[in-house]
Amino acid sequence: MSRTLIWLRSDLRLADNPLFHFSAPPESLLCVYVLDAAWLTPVPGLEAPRIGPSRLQFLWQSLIELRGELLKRGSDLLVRIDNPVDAVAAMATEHEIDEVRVRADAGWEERQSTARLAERLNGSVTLSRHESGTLLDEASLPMAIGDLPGSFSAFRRKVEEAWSVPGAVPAPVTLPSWPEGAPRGFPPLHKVCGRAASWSPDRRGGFAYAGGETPGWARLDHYLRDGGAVADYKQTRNGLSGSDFSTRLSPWLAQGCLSARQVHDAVRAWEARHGANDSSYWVIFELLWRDYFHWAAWQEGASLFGRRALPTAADDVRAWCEGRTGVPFVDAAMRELAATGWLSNRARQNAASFLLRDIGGDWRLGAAWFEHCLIDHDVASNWGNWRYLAGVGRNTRPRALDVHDQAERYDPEGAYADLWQASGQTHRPEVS
Ligand SMILES: Cc1cc2nc3c(=O)[nH]c(=O)nc-3n(C[C@H](O)[C@H](O)[C@H](O)COP(=O)(O)OP(=O)(O)OC[C@H]3O[C@@H](n4cnc5c(N)ncnc54)[C@H](O)[C@@H]3O)c2cc1C
Repeated sequence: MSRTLIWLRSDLRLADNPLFHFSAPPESLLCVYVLDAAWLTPVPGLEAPRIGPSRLQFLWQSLIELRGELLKRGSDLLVRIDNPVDAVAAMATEHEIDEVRVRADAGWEERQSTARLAERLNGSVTLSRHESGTLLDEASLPMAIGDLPGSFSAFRRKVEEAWSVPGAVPAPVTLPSWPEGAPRGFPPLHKVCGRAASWSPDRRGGFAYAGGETPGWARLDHYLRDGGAVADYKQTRNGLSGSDFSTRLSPWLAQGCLSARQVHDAVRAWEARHGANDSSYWVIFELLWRDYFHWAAWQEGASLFGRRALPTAADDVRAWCEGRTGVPFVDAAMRELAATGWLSNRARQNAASFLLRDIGGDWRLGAAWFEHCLIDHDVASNWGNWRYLAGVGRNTRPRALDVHDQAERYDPEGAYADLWQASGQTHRPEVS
């Protein structure tokens, strides 16, 4: 009897997920997600766990929704909190698995885990890695990963010259049955983390995320409906507050509830109905940034995280984390981040720039704090954007912005800074 185990990571969807597509289906299928127990313990230097309450709640919602979809198709889901390699290796042995399927993740730690699992399985079980989630896969990249251009523009030009993004694949209608006697289900969130179970975003953020494929599709449909917010994306995307100035798809893309190809197909379908414009092109352009950081993470390996252990956050870095720098535009961003788990791209760039340029803080502390807070944390996008702004690694030109100029340009009336004032005082952006 053939038995397959699917080890899910940041690919929590059934549609356009090659892990669920079989040329010859196995007789039974075990679908497993293992939350790394280490993510729940405080990171030395920062004293905050890698996964904060907003993302943990979104993750649990995504897993609950995925389990429902698996059950409808005759399968199920098992969620554990453990060391992922130990847990998957033990389940493979216990349930006499022939094949383990896993996504070919770009993150160095995920790649190391996959390699450690291969050692543990020791050839007795087939371990297959499947690419998914990005627009392009390695075979359709117009260059070898080792030759990835140092600049995004050069990458984009080459990709656009040889444009070939495959279409998304529909979800399977039915799946092989659950192995007899295998455990199923998962612990309730309040037993894992009380703060995550009771988390609710500050209403000033103007948006509430819910994990899972269905809410992800609802958001995409909303953004593309009729004329749709997408029609003006290029003009609005530098916004700071509100629900529709950008797609807000990042959490679903980061957990893999949606794939970039699904978004690409939907935008192309919108263009076929309404006509392509600069804005619809720009959404695809941003997805290409995501792909670029994904491939850069492949190339950078362990150096994505820098070379040394994190230093301890000094008082000025802690003040930055807590939105107490005294610069209203920056403090607003840091408070919004902590209170909602999400931040516009413009606010992320400014918050990061202040740490780098004004405080002279270590970029890795900033990236680690974002990793803790962000509902949409994606290892390649977060650590890659931080490296890019700090000018380390492949791009040696620091790109940190002058936040005082930025506040004048993007928050001239101080409305954003006012919105996130803890005390309700009114502040105008500071001019240096
Ligand atoms: C310091 C810093 C850290 C960041 N950390 C993350 C992260 O952990 N996860 C994450 O998804 N994005 C990250 N970004 C990129 C970007 O800020 C967010 O993707 C974006 O703000 C999410 O909002 P949206 O979905 O409305 O994006 P939109 O503007 O609507 O863009 C559509 C999609 O394109 C992708 N995208 C857009 N800009 C970027 C970019 N600069 N880099 C990579 N992908 C991009 C995202 O998947 C996004 O959902 C970071 C940016 C900075 C400056």
